[in-house]
Amino acid sequence: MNDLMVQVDRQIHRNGGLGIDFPDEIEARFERDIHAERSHKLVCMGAVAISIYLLFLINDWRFRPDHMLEAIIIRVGVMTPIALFCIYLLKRGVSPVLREMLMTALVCFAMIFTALLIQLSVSPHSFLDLFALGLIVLVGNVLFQLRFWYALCSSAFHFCVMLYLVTAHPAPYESAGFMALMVFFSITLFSIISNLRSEKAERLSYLLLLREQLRVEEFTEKNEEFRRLASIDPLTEVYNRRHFDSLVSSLIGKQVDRRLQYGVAMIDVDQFKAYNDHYGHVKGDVCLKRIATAIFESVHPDVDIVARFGGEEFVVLLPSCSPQAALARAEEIREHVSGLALPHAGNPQQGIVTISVGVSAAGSGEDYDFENILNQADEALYHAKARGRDRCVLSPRSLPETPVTADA
Ligand SMILES: Nc1nc2c(ncn2[C@@H]2O[C@H](COP(=O)(O)OP(=O)(O)OP(=O)(O)O)[C@@H](O)[C@H]2O)c(=O)[nH]1
Repeated sequence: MNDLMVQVDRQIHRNGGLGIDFPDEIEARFERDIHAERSHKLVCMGAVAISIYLLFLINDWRFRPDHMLEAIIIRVGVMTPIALFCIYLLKRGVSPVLREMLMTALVCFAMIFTALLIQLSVSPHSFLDLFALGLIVLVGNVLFQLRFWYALCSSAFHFCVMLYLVTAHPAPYESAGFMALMVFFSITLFSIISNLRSEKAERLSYLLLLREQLRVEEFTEKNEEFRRLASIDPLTEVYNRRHFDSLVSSLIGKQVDRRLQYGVAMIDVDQFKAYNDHYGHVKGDVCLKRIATAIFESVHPDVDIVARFGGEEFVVLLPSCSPQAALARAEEIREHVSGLALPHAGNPQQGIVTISVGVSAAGSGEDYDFENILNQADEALYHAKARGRDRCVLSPRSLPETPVTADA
């Protein structure tokens, strides 16, 4: 289990605290993952809130006819542009902190300007609007779902404004101010509790989702590793024969240009039994590893396919290779292995480890049969051995006219 997974698990099972603070790494990931969607939601909710705020012009007309012009100026001329500017910034993209600050500022402005309207009015009905101020708190805490600390701070601010209005504005009935304050306080408290619960729920569901994602990632990585291990030969770390067969069949199956030719080089280490007998199996393994590396270094790894065919035999598939080009490439491989100059006391002729290579090539067009090409390469390998080893031989059936040999 990686570090992040441990942290996520710990966070899911932790008790105590408000449950809305994540360790830095998870918080950064959380914000990165939810930011776009949250900004979009805030844009939509901001549009809804400002529409309702404008709708309250009807209320102003009914309850505060004495200051209708000011109401229009404040609602249409001041608050609407502020809200639209916030929405514009959110749409353009701002940091998570600025996103929350903008929306918090928006509800605080709404509170200030509404309080100003109530203050300006001398209409006796205007006092009733104090009962409606709780709506602004609901917008911030419930509709916008401001992050808890922002919601708490803006609620405290709203409460102070309310307190001021109740004391500064003459109540038309005895104790009406106290009642307005009680209602406002209850709305604030309930909405802040609801705000906290929904942020907790949002964060918990994010953690559960993240845990699933991390598990899937881990599983996919392991799966990839198993697939890789199943496709390579553990000793030489080139592909094993089974994977070579499946690569060849998918490659040839996908072949678009039927005129392309494939070269095949069958490689066999010379006198390897004698090597094992002389140096032992462990050194024999090391030698095979060095040879496999040398072969791999001699090919173009992005197109050619190298595999251990079995025992001390390797095969290289050389796509887009004419017979002559395949022979030349095989010769490069052979020279690279000889160039290692690995001592081989059981090979008295050369005194070093050498390889013999059988080469064949054919187009994938008419009567194409890969098995056939392999057999031709195998036959050519047999000829290379028969002619004294440490050489490359091109199958005579790849070039019908003459068998070609690249001797050491
Ligand atoms: N150390 C080691 N030896 C292996 C491995 N696989 C096959 N061999 C040995 O490779 C040798 C192959 O010997 P032969 O098939 O007789 O061929 P050779 O001695 O190389 O002779 P030529 O091919 O005719 O040059 C055998 O002794 C096998 O035991 C392996 O994974 N590790």
